Amino acid sequence: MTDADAAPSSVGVVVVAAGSGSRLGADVPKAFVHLAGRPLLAHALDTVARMPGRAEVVVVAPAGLTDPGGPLWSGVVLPAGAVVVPGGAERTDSVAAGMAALGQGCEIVLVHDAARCLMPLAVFSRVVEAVRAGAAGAVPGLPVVDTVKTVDADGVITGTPERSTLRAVQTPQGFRREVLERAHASGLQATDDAALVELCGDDVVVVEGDPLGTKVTTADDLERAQWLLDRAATLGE
Ligand SMILES: Nc1ccn([C@@H]2O[C@H](COP(=O)(O)OP(=O)(O)OP(=O)(O)O)[C@@H](O)[C@H]2O)c(=O)n1
Ligand SMILES: C[C@](O)(CO)[C@H](O)COP(=O)(O)O
Repeated sequence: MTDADAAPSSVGVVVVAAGSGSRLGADVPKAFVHLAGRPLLAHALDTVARMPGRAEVVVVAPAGLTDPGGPLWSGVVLPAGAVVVPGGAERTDSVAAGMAALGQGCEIVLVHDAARCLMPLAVFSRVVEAVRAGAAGAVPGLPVVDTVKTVDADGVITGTPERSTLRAVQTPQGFRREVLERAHASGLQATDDAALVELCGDDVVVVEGDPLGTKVTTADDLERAQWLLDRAATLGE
């Protein structure tokens, strides 16, 4: 029997929702901006609640907005047993706060952006399966369609990475718990958790992502998310 055949390890999900959303520029923190009449966070949690075998959920909210009975939370259905904790100044701080609130029974940790509110359940499953199969970490990713350049401080191009080696990565990002804890103990900051794990020398694999998991960052993204939701409803997805 291999490790992957053993009893499924329990999964904890940290949903980070503590960002201000400065690039969106709404009058409430981004996770509480409405899409189809409900906060982005509500859509993200709907999917998390449908995960088979899920053990625990921690929602990381802006400090001062951690009361699920508060007015901005209207429309959010917390998965059974979920807890809400305050986030930090940077995304990395918010992930660390969420991870600290997970019970010791969680052997696999998924970190998901509330801002990727339409990410399909199948992608969550793919990430969990890759970690259960032995990966230290697994992240969803999509091939890059543009040619990408690196530039110096003056905007002069310094290189053109081979496009076939590039992936645009999304969330949920999943890790063996000890791997993610070690990465965060480094005290480094990064725009995603995989980067911290990579810096610690652990291998992270990329599994197939989904265009529906696009991140709501700007007002245009919010319009695109509405369009994607409408199209999914039309197609009966
Ligand atoms: N201090 C922070 C910063 C970000 N996030 C979360 O991390 C995810 C991805 O971050 P991003 O899209 O950059 O959100 P914001 O930081 O809110 O956006 P901006 O950079 O435009 O202010 C979001 O779900 C956001 O709520 C968080 O929990 N805590
Ligand atoms: C974690 C992430 O969504 C993966 O693509 C992304 O790195 C978040 O970046 P942001 O600058 O905090 O939006």
